[in-house]
Amino acid sequence: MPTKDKKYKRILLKLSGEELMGEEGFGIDPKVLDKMALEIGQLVGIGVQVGLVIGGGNLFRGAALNAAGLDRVTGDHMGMLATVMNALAMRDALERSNISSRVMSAIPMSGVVDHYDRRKAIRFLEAGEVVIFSAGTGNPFFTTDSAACLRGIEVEAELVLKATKVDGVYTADPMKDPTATKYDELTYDEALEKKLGVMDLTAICLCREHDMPVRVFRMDQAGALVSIVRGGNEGTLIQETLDNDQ
Ligand SMILES: Nc1ncnc2c1ncn2[C@@H]1O[C@H](COP(=O)(O)OP(=O)(O)O)[C@@H](O)[C@H]1O
Ligand SMILES: O=c1ccn([C@@H]2O[C@H](COP(=O)(O)OP(=O)(O)O)[C@@H](O)[C@H]2O)c(=O)[nH]1
Repeated sequence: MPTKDKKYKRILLKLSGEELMGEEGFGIDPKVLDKMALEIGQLVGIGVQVGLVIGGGNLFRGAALNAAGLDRVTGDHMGMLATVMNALAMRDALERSNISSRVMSAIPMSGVVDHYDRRKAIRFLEAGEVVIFSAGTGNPFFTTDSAACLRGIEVEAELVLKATKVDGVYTADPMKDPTATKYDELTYDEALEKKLGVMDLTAICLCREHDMPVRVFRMDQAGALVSIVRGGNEGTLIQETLDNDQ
């Protein structure tokens, strides 16, 4: 497999559940899945090992269910199960594109998907299979952003890529504040101090602790993923020190 043409050999890509909805208000749009499978396939094609975490926000979120009257832990369990459904749909799309993939779940689900096992996950990645880590961390009160950072650190990915609706981290939520400006790069401390809402703070703390860089970018720009693994600077990079400080 070619290795010279890329900066990263192993990445952890986090897709928000809402991305899978496409134009719909709920559920999964197979056209979006196929598009994502194509982008992921391009990475695999240049020899990048890809771990994937998909959110569940297109189906259920614990906090929203709680606000509607359900018990919070029950709601979080439903949210985690939603991520397994999204993972199954993504595996299906990857397989239709002839990309080998595995789904692992933090919650044992014998006969449906493999139980998460770090050593096995690394072996699958090394064999060029896309590994989809589902059911978040397996614990309530966490998010799939934290799950993505956790799995990224565990499997020794070199970068966590957070694909989202906005094209990076801004001084304020750009959906609400039109005067917000985008950062090209940011330290973990700045993201935490300024409480920049694009990623949950638990996830950023974890990355700071383990020096795991995170790049936030917009997925619907064709070719963005390949560009990033080749060293492109799409979106915003969050890391320990700013490159221009060094
Ligand atoms: N400082 C910020 N910079 C960029 N986006 C922000 C910021 N604060 C809040 N956001 C919001 O965070 C959202 C991205 O979060 P994401 O995790 O993808 O969505 P979700 O919360 O649906 O999972 C963006 O749609 C954006 O509106
Ligand atoms: O480790 C985890 C990960 C997720 N969740 C639940 O699963 C839902 C879906 O995940 P998330 O909101 O992160 O999805 P996204 O916003 O990325 O689509 C969350 O709201 C939580 O209720 C959880 O309880 N523990």
